[in-house]
Amino acid sequence: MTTPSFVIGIAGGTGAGKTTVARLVARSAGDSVTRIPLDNYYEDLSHLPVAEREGINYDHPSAFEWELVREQVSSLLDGTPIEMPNYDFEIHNRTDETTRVEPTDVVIVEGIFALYDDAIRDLCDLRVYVETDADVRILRRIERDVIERGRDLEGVIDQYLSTVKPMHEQFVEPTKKHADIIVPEGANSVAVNLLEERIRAEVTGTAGDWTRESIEEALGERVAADPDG
Ligand SMILES: Nc1ncnc2c1ncn2[C@@H]1O[C@H](COP(=O)(O)OP(=O)(O)O)[C@@H](O)[C@H]1O
Ligand SMILES: O=c1ccn([C@@H]2O[C@H](COP(=O)(O)O)[C@@H](O)[C@H]2O)c(=O)[nH]1
Repeated sequence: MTTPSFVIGIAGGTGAGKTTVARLVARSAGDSVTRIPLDNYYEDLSHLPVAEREGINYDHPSAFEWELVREQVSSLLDGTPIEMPNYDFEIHNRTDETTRVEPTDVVIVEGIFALYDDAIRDLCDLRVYVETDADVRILRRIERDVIERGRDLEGVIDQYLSTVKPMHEQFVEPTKKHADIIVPEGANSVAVNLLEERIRAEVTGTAGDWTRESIEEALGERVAADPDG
């Protein structure tokens, strides 16, 4: 394993296709990639009854335990395994189990706020924002929440209008400006192939960042010096 790992942050609104993109790009690299879903890092709400947990705003940044996210992603980058929390959407809480995650060459941090926190964003080498129209996202979410997350149609619509939509506009969408790459629609084969290619280059050690020298070599001409460098 190479240390430090190559970290990819994949953000975007609910239903945009973040998990799908992360799973597709991770699939091709097998054991070299670890996926860290930020959903696992919602604050532990065991002290609240289920009825109260249903009323929480899960689309505000304060719903997440950021200290733990920072600590665990940093541990992986230091080469130390972590015990990642598991989350159960049906009961709006963490489960009692954790998953042991070993450090790998590539770490994918994925979630609505993957590009929100300054410290996590700084740890990312590649920042991706998955952008899908709001009407498509809500249709996908209705289907998923009803089939997989034990919700009813009325509840999904109420939650969407009261918190999901306004929080998306206030906190999630503005993080798009931090992205290196914007992926339209979610499972977009061109974008997924490019990300796979980049991961392969990282894992095989053939990736490289542009330097002034390599730009000059590629263009065959002198380029201006970086005022910061
Ligand atoms: N390009 C696409 N076309 C159609 N459906 C898609 C596409 N990308 C993702 N999906 C579907 O959209 C739904 C939500 O995707 P998911 O990855 O869970 O979103 P997110 O993690 O952003 O909430 C899933 O059912 C997934 O299969
Ligand atoms: O207990 C919970 C925790 C989260 N949510 C909703 O999940 C989405 C984020 O997950 P995606 O996979 O990106 O859609 C977020 O919009 C929360 O509203 C929940 O309903 N209950």
